[in-house]
Amino acid sequence: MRVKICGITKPQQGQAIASLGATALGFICVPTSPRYVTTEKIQAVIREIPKEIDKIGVFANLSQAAISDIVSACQLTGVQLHGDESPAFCEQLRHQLPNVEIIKALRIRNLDHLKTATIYTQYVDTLLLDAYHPQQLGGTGQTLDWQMLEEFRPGCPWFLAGGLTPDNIIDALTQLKPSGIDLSSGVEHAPGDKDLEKVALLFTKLESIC
Ligand SMILES: O=C(O)c1ccccc1N[C@@H]1O[C@H](COP(=O)(O)O)[C@@H](O)[C@H]1O
Repeated sequence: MRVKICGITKPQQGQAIASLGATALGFICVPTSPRYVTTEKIQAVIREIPKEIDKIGVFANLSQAAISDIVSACQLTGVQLHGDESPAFCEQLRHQLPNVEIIKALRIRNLDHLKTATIYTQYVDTLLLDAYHPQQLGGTGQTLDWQMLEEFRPGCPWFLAGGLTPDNIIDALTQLKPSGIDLSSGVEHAPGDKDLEKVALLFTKLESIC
């Protein structure tokens, strides 16, 4: 299973988290976020991590040209679209960035909203389900209603996100079988400052259920 740790801002923490077992690191390219990182900071982290780790930029309602510039400057392997990007936007971006994983994040409000996820499956590589928050785009620490996701079979790989922690990860994965998990605030001291003990505990818990 893929394990993405998001909101990396420090090269040493990125390196340590990759060594602990993360398969992907996420970089918040949303200027209003407390976890926002500049292109230069992303480059500094990427210099310290192995090639095989997926490097995902998180964007919200940014233009395709601006996303492409950051992808190419940082050599990102994937983009996570966390705003209100339409299926058409995802399709166009996929054509523009054919070798880059396109992940569409959906902040799920209810079961009806969850059904709209399937509209995206033909235009993206991967879906990511996060909890809805009226004021914040992400990194809220709020969990989804996992029961609502029990029948979720989108026809493409998907990440479970939203309020995952070392304490609730076993419950989540007992109930659901996503292709990957994505954690941010559940493994940090403060926004953008990851807690390596919590990350290590996460991987110990994951080993116990594999
Ligand atoms: O983390 C942020 O600050 C952020 C800002 C804007 C868009 C997305 C953001 N983070 C994403 O939110 C989810 C869930 O985070 P959490 O585990 O609940 O803290 C995750 O996919 C992050 O990539």
